[in-house]
Amino acid sequence: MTTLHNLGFPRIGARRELKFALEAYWKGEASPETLQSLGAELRQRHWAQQAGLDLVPVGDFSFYDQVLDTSFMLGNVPERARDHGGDALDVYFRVARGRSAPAAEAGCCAGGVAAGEMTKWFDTNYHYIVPEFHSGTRFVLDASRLLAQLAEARAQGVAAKPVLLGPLSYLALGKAKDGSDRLALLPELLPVYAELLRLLAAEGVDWVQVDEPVLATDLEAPWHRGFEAAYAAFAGCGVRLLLSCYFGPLQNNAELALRLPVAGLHVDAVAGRDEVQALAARLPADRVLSLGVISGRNVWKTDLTALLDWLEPLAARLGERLWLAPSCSLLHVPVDLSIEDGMDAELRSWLAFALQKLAELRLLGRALREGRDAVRAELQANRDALAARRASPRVHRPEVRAAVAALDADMGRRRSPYPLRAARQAEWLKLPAYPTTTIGSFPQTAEVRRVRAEFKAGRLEEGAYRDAMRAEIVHAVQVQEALGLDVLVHGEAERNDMVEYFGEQLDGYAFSRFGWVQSYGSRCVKPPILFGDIARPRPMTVDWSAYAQSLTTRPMKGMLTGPVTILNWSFVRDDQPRADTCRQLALAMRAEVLDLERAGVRVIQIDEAALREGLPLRRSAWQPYLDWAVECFRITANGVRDETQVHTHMCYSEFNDIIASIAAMDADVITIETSRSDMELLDAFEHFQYPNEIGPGVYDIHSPNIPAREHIVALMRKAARRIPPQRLWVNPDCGLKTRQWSEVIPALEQMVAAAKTLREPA
Ligand SMILES: Nc1nc2c(c(=O)[nH]1)N[C@@H](CNc1ccc(C(=O)N[C@@H](CCC(=O)N[C@@H](CCC(=O)N[C@@H](CCC(=O)O)C(=O)O)C(=O)O)C(=O)O)cc1)CN2
Ligand code: MET
Ligand SMILES: [Zn+2]
Repeated sequence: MTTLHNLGFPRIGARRELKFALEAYWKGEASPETLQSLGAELRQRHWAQQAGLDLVPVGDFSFYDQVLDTSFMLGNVPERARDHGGDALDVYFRVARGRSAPAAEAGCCAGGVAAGEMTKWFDTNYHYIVPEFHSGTRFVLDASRLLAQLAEARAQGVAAKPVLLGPLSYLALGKAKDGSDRLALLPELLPVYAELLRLLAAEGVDWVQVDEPVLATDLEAPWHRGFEAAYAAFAGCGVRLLLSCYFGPLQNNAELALRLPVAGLHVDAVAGRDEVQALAARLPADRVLSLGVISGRNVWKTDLTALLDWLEPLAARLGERLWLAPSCSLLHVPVDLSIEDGMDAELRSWLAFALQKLAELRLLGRALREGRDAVRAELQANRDALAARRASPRVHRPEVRAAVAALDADMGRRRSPYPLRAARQAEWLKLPAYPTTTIGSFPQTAEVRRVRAEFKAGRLEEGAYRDAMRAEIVHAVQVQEALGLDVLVHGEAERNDMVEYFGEQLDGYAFSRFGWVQSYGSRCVKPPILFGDIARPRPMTVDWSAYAQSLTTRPMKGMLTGPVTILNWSFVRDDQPRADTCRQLALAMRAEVLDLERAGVRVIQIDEAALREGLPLRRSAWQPYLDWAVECFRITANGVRDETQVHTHMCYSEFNDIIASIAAMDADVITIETSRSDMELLDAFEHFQYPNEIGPGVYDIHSPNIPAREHIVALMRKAARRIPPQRLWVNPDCGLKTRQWSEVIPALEQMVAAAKTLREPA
């Protein structure tokens, strides 16, 4: 009989209960007990919602991040966070979020505790706290959290399967701050993992899920040897290990995975469908093969009949050794479709969120155990929904397909090369050396969000909403003029999110009310759902930007999100290649760019925050992706006149490997995140002799600390040794929407003062 299980469940709560509890706790409005009991309540509810599965994950719940939890479990807590008193929860959040210095010490780190670095989890929009290592790192087991949750689950009668992040992925995801080799720590780490596994065995645990998603990435030989050593060391620990890989196929790591002495192997049978037959054929006879057949990365209903056609022979071959699960943890999809009251019934019938995906899994299980007839009606309903989706006129627009087919390379080319454009732009922009600007958003205050919530609930008229947002724009312009910034932004107050905002206005998109997905800590996104051919019925940003420009004689940047970022941060259709979907988005955004230009907005920023982030996990897939991604950006941006200045922004800044593609975008100005790396990230631009203008971020917007003018000056002088100063801009690392005005104003004062210093003759 096929075993059904789940790899992980979203913890934020269907109504974002965890988000609100965390934020109340951080503000001092809720006690630690209140937070803990909400955590217990969510775990209990989520386990109940997974009833009917043969094994249910335990240990996947986290108050902030599962990688950070692993660091605490292994006793790998940064020195700087330890000796400040407070209870365990305080120490935990201190590493997660940092602690700001008292005001008197602002500008340096004394008294404050820097937050752990955050980076994206593989190719998702989830961010984890990077484990910190140095050559002397030692590990000490603290399994208390996991054991407590295990006891909780058992008290509830849950068939618990503890979930761990495996030792190789843990090391690979971390950083050695002293430049030492983190893999050299494996001998230190293994005894601690072995001790943990023995402890779980003593608790009577049978199966343990050990996640090793790095198996979906390119691994050098030493890492392969590390895997061999680790899993050999675990062989006698008394529990059965399910080695779990997801987010992609195993490819050249398949041999390794098949060789390791574990009891079972979970693979991503959505992204890695093609290799499953070969794996099944070569799987040692005593191993379980868990197939992740329901996508944990999108929101579409699974084609259950087609899946059964494929699974039945595998089930006949593998018998009890076949397990079924979602492809990866359900952390990356929203919780419950059934609470979506605003969505039209047709569209809803095409979708499945976490709970609905688990229902699909149970259905597959029944079909395999009892035969398809036992679930005939359900399978028919599933086929009907999919057929309706395929045939729906809402999905197909011939004129959009024709426009994409008619794309030609000229559409992606500026009229003149950069030096000529730069001269034309300088003529009217009349900017000083080291021009200052910001990345786009200003604080999304509770008041701004409240007003939008009122408007969306229908309690506020459109006119009143527009006036309130215009008042925010007036405020943003006044603040920027008073600060003396050179190129202004309107502040993005009217946007709930840089991607969802566009999704709401484009045809071919649907959006949910409660479809929240955790991005980091308590911060969530509600990715819009791209289901059909994309068209732009009307301008989306022109009124706001034109209004903002009318308030000032200084240049105002129009602010758009680029097609690649819109694609990467949406749930997108699975019935055509991503590149084709991206080209449709590019055409829609190009029309917006040209409308902005016609409305007199002559500096236009097109954010591509997720272009670098969206790189495929395997290097061999990079170039094809970069080729169409750059093509799409160029289609969007490059139809403008020479005089119009195009900016782009990217927050992830390791550009060494992809600098040629970045240059090929041909934006006049690119702003990037560099402050935390001390400008070292500019090396790529220097060595490549990047030809256009660059704004290297001069302060970290994730920290509440106010940067000191001298520090900014020093950073920019460093930058000027790498990039000709006449091509440098001065700006923060990223947008300021998560900060408060009381932090933004003094920080920008320092930045503008620094630019003035830089302009003085040396
Ligand atoms: N899509 C996306 N991905 C990204 C980023 C990004 O900006 N967008 N930035 C990077 C870091 N990730 C981030 C992700 C989320 C947030 C963030 O600030 N999220 C907000 C929600 C933003 C939002 O959609 N707000 C809506 C809805 C706000 C809301 O919760 N409203 C309440 C009611 C209003 C109230 O009284 O507060 C409700 O609906 O219940 C709005 O402003 O309209 C949050 O979790 O708090 C920031 C960074 C990488 N990935
Ligand atoms: N223009 C956007 C902002 O300032 C860019 C953000 S990149 C995540 O918020
Ligand atoms: Zn950014």
